[in-house]
Amino acid sequence: MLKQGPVWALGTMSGTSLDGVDAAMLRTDGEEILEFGESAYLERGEADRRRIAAAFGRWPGEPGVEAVAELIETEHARLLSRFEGYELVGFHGQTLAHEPRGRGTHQAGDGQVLAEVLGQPVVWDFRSSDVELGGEGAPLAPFFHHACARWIGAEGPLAFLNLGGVGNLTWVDPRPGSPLAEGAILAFDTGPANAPLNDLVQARLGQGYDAGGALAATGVIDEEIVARFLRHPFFFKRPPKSLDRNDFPDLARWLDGLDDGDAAATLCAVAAASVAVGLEHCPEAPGEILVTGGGRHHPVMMSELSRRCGCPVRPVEAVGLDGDMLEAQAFAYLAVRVARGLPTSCRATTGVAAAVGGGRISRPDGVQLAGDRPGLGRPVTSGGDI
Ligand SMILES: Nc1ncnc2c1ncn2[C@@H]1O[C@H](COP(=O)(O)OP(=O)(O)OP(=O)(O)O)[C@@H](O)[C@H]1O
Ligand SMILES: CC(=O)N[C@H]1[C@@H]2OC[C@@H](O2)[C@@H](O)[C@@H]1O[C@H](C)C(=O)O
Repeated sequence: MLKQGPVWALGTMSGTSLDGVDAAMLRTDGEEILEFGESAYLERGEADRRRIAAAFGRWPGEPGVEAVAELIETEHARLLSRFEGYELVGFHGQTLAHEPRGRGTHQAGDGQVLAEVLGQPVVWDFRSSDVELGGEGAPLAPFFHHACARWIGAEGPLAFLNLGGVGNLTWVDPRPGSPLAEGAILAFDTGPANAPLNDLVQARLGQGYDAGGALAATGVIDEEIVARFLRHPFFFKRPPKSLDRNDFPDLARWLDGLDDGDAAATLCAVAAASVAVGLEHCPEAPGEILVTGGGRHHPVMMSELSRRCGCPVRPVEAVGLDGDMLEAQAFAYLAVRVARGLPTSCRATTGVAAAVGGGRISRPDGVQLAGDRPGLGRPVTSGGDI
């Protein structure tokens, strides 16, 4: 059993932009944030990024997937071995495919393997049960964002915007008497963020991303393309809604006629405009948007957000949070919630029919099946029984 009261949990995230793995410690009782702890980052080499990217869209059992899962487990084992003093791990894994209305959701990496390597219980596969119950399976950080809003002492509604490969926004109302449920929280993926920009600079310049916004800063936005993009049915859909990394395959083609700078600037505007139209879904205008994820380092994306959103836009560092680690911290928080049997999503965050706690829990003493990888396919314990 996980002991009562606050515990230190270690959360991880390996995001869609494939740059590397984040890990961060958090002390929480599953409700409040008590303390932020150490964090670390493992940068991924180019060859490994390509191996993972080649498996995007694939499902367990399909070619290359097993090798990617092993790579993810190895990276996480290396990174997490540097930490001590935690009692539980929240392991997100690497999303390879996400079709909540179709085949489900697939995060590569087996939590049982990590539990055995680290000698601590591991909560993982956070998204599947939400999808099985009719939810989008994403985003899952919103309950943590609500806790962050309480932690910073926010007095009115505000939004957290994560600009990773894909953008996702959480609107929260942390005022006392505003319970963590519909009316106090709304979350949805906003649209593409860094992923198409990374793909563009990779294809045209052979670089991983537009560092410091240097390329986009030289360009002029093609507003016609932005307006055309916003006619995509996704933007007319009311939340909840989630996206896969490559859900807008036509966008890259539309940029063919633009020079490199103009194409990059246009993609920043596309990301920002997607957020601005998304704000229309919020129950009340947020007092400000706090930005997390790598996109907050991109000056053009940030200035386009400020220009289009009609409220202050600041990186989360402005309120004392760590934008590089917020997602890893979120999975530490969610792991404790899963272990305590608390929900990790609700109708207003993923559209799931009822508040549910996703996630499987693997213990270090888990039964091992015969086979070349331990833990595969074995039964795992669920909520509260560690
Ligand atoms: N200094 C910078 N200048 C410009 N862009 C940057 C900078 N640092 C990071 N980025 C962008 O942020 C991306 C990484 O963002 P982040 O780590 O939030 O993504 P992720 O967690 O992998 O994605 P997701 O949240 O979608 O799973 C990089 O690929 C790059 O596009
Ligand atoms: C399926 C999946 O892995 N989705 C990620 C991805 O990256 C950003 C966005 O798309 C968000 O929906 C989610 O991650 C964050 C951490 C979440 O679940 O809140």
